[in-house]
Amino acid sequence: MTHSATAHQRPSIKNILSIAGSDPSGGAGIQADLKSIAAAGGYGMAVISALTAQNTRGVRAVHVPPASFLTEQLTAIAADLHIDAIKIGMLANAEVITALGDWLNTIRTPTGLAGAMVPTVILDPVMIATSGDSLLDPAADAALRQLFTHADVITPNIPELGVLARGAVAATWEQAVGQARAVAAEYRLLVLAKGGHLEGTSCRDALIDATGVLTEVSSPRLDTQNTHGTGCSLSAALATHYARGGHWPTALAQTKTWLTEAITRSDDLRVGHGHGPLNHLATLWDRAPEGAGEDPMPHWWEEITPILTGINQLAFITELSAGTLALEHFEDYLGQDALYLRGYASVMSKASALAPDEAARRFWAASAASCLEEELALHRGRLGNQLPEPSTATDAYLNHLSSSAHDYPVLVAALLPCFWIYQDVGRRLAAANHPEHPYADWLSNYASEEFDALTREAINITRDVLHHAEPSTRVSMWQAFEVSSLHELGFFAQTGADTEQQSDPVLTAQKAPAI
Ligand SMILES: Nc1ncnc2c1ncn2[C@@H]1O[C@H](COP(=O)(O)OP(=O)(O)OP(=O)(O)O)[C@@H](O)[C@H]1O
Ligand SMILES: Cc1ncc(COP(=O)(O)O)c(N)n1
Repeated sequence: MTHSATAHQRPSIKNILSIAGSDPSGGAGIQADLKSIAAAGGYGMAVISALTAQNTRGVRAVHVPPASFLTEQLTAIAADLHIDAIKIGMLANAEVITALGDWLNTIRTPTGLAGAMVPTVILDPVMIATSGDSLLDPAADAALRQLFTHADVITPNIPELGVLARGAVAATWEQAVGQARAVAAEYRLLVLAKGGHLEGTSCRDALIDATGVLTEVSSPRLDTQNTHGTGCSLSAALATHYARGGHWPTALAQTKTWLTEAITRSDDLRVGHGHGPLNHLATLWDRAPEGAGEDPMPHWWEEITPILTGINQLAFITELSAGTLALEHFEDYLGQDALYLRGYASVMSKASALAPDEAARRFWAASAASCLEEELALHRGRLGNQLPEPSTATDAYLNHLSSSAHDYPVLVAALLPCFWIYQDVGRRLAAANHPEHPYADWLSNYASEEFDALTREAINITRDVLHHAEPSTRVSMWQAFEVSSLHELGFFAQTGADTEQQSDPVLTAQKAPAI
């Protein structure tokens, strides 16, 4: 089956428009709506009616752009995008409400979008925030009621329902249902009565028309203060599920199950000190394959592929592999390698001193020691203690390592390529090894089980540090890793095997990966 054939068989993704206020803390308003729409499987669009300056503790200020700009946003959307459902949230004042009503008139009547399906409208009559701050001008009451003629469902909370029913705030679920019936009858729409503000061990919600309860859902009342934006999230998810399935009882049940989980999992988040937000995407994240997208190390490796290719194409490597490398070039390399390893061991000692935990301290100290003992022994055996002056390439690489030593995470990342790239190069060289190979002892050195284990540990340490690092540190770590990788290329490329030839090493990979 072709890819396009599969795509045709899937139901199309519904386009859900949220018309609401912005909550910069991300828990309510437009921000909550977009997350809820995404969690419910819809494509979210957002027209902003008002900007609030708020956090989880309360609303500090509200800025309402001119109502004509709301109309601009709405007409821009409608001129291009099909809208399957509309969720309406905070509207701030009567001008905004009137402008929205005028626009809804154009799309909800036959004179509007020719031939297009009329979008379902769910209206959350946002009046007062969880924090107690007013989000609607009290003088807008009449305009809001007028807007109900364009709505299929309204989702008032208990105090809002009381206002709409022109009665007292309901103290029991039965009173709430009674008020919802009256409002549903007056405006000829469905009312979702929500029990969040009542007392009791359960939280009931019901879709109600003039005749009574159409469908009811219930969840245990969760002991949490993370209820900022529950009303916004509920109405946006309900709009999406209804657009997808076209069946109110199912849409409400799906919404309630998700909402309850999102409230339960709100403790996973660390957002603010007041009424925290829901964890809108918790169930989605749960469904991701274990560790998916979490291990950046393969991505780091992928990003240095051009550098690795450059190394593998060097005459030094191909001739070393074939056993045709001139001894003078090999000894040039060994001399610089011996100098490098001394510096490398000393920087690993610094990493040991900086390491925040015992295991990492031991790893870097042991690596520094083995680097000095075993590898220098090999060099001394071949070089007879005759060390050359450091080359520009050796100096440059060691300077980079030393300058990375100010910060443990950056240093760890800078040290890694010498493990990882050597392991990779070593494996290739070892595969070409044979007893008569002129550099057999050298080739076998890097392709040992022990070196593999050290490399794995260096990668694990880097991953762990990266995981706990701030975003800016992650960027610095990647840069240090990439620069060290380039120095590896420069280091391998410095012998006469390459410098006496025409081609420059390929220094290409400069693109930072997403980390
Ligand atoms: N403590 C809770 N435990 C479980 N569900 C809750 C809790 N509080 C609210 N809910 C649910 O959250 C949804 C929103 O209900 P609520 O009555 O609080 O509306 P709201 O006041 O408009 O919301 P908001 O907190 O955004 O102002 C309903 O489904 C309600 O049952
Ligand atoms: C922009 C905006 N819209 C709606 C709400 C209501 O949500 P809550 O009652 O949970 O504070 C809000 N606080 N901010």
